[in-house]
Amino acid sequence: MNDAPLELLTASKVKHAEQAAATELADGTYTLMERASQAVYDLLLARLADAGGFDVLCGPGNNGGDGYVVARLAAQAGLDVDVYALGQPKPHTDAARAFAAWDRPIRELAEWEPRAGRVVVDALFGSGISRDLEGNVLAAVSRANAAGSLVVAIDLPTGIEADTGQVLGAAFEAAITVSLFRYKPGHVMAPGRLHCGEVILRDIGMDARHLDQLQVDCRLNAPELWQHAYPWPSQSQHKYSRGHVGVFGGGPMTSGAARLSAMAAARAGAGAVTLLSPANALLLYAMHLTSVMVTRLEDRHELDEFLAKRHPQVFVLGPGFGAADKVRVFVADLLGADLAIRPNALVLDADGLTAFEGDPQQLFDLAEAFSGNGGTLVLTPHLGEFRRIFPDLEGSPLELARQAAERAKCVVLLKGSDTVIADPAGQTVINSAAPAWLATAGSGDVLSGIIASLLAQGMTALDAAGAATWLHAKAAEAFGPGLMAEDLPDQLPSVLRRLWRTRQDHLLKER
Ligand SMILES: NC(=O)C1=CN([C@@H]2O[C@H](COP(=O)(O)OP(=O)(O)OC[C@H]3O[C@@H](n4cnc5c(N)ncnc54)[C@H](OP(=O)(O)O)[C@@H]3O)[C@@H](O)[C@H]2O)[C@@H](O)CC1
Ligand SMILES: [K+]
Repeated sequence: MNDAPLELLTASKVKHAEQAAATELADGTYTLMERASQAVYDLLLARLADAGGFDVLCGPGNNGGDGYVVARLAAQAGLDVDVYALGQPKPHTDAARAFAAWDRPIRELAEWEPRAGRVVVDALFGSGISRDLEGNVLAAVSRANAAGSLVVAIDLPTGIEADTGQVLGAAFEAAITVSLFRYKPGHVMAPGRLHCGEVILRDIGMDARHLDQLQVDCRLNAPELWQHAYPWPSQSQHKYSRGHVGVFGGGPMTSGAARLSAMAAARAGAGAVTLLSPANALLLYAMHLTSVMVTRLEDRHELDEFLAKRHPQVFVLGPGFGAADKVRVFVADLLGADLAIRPNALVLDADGLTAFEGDPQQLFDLAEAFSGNGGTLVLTPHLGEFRRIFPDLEGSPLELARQAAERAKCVVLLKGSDTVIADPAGQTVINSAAPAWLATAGSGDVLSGIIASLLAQGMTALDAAGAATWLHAKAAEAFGPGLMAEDLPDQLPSVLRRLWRTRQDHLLKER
C-alpha cells in the first residue's frame, strides 16, 4: 500500500462521494459501475488470463452489478465465463441495468461448486453488506474456502464489513481484492485484511475533490500525516528546550519496564529524561542508567519539588509501576488543578490504567479537568487493559477506540496488530499490520516512552501517537527475528535517519 491515499472511507462516505461524482457524469453512477468493472476485468486479464475459466458470483446489489458487467466484458473477449446469481437486482437500479445487459445464462448460486482451475469472481456483497451471511451465500463461501478456490473479490470479500473489518458469519479468503477509489477500514483492520489477500486500489475517475465534502475522519498511519510537525532539533535549542520527560519507575523487581520507556524517550529525541524512582530502587536504577537521570520520588511533596526544579513537560506513568493506590494519587496530582506547576502531558499505560479498574469515572473526570486546563492525556491500553477501564463498550477495535476517546475526553491508543488511535473529536488513525515481532514483553513500555518524548518536543497528541506507533513498528521491522523490547530503542536511530533523509530529499526537491 505504499504511496496509496491514506483516507479510509466508510460505506456511507463512499456512497456520498459516488453521488457527488455522478452529478458530473453523463451516465451517473452507472458510469462508475462500468469503470469499476473495467478495472476488475483489466486485472483479471493482466493476472489470470490463463485461468481455466471464471465463475462470477453476483449478489442483488451494486456489487453484483459490477459482477454482471465484468462477466459481460470477459464474455465479449471470448473468455469462458459462468454467472451464478443470488436473487435479482431491484428494478431501476444500476445493478438491474447491468443484469439486463447480461444476455447469457444465469444459474442459481445454490448450484455453484468449486471447479479446479476456475477463478471465482466474488461480486456477492461489497460495502452494502448489512447482516451475517446465511443460506446459499454461506454455503458458497464455505465451499470456496474449503476447496482453496482462487477468489478475486470486487471491493471487499463477501462477509467483511467495510466500516470495521469484522467478519459477518463467514467471509471469502480472497487471493486478490480490488478496492475502488479509496480503501475502507475493512481492508486494513484484522480480521478483514486477512481475508483480502493482495489489495489493489483502482481509481475509477472519482476526483479527490469529492473527499472535501465528506469530512474524512479515519486515515491510515504514515509519515505524510505528521511529518510536517516532526520535532527535528534545531541549532537554537538546548537540552531542556528539546523536552524533558519524567518516567515513574516501579520497585526493584519490576524496574525493567520503566527503564525501557525512559530509554525509548531518550532515543526518540527528548533532550532530558528522568527516571522517578521509589527509595528502595534508587541504586538499581542508577546502576542501570547512564544518560537518563534518576531522582527519588515517593510522594506528592517530591513531585512538586521535581516539577518546580526541573520543569518536565511530560510524564509516563504505568510501566512496571505496580501499586494501584499510588498510581491514583499521582494521577490525581498530575491532572488535578492544584499543583503549583503542572505538566503539559501524561501518558498513562499498563498499571497506570488498570489502577482505575474499580472507578474509571474518576480517571475520566480528572482527564476532563486536565484538558480543560490545556493538558494532554494519552491512554495506551492493549485490549485486556482496555476492557478493564471500558468494560461496557462493544464493537470492533475501531469502534472501541472511538467511543473510549469520546468518553475519556483524551487520545486513546488501542494497541494490537492493528493499532487504532482516536481523539475525542472523532479523528482516528489506524496503524495497520504491525510486524509480528512486536508482540513481545516490554514493547508497549517502549511505545509509551516514544509518545511521551514526542509530546515533550511539542507534537500534538494525535501526531505524537501516530508518529510513535509508526517509529515503533519500523524499529521492529528493521530488527526482525529475535527481537526483544530492549532492541527497539537502539533501532530508533536508523529509522529516524531514514525519516530525516526523506525529509531532506523532499526539502531539496522543493527548492
Ligand atoms: N465508488 C464506488 O465505490 C463504487 C461502488 N460500486 C459497487 O457498489 C457496491 C455497493 O453496492 P450496494 O450498496 O448496493 O451494496 P452491496 O454490497 O451490493 O450489497 C447490498 C445488497 O445486498 C443485500 N445484503 C446485504 N447483506 C446481506 C446478507 N448478509 N445476506 C443477504 N443479502 C444481503 C442487501 O439487501 P437488503 O439489506 O437491502 O435487504 C442489498 O440488496 C460496492 O461494494 C461496489 O462493488 C460500483 O458499482 C460503483 C462505484
Ligand atoms: K465482493
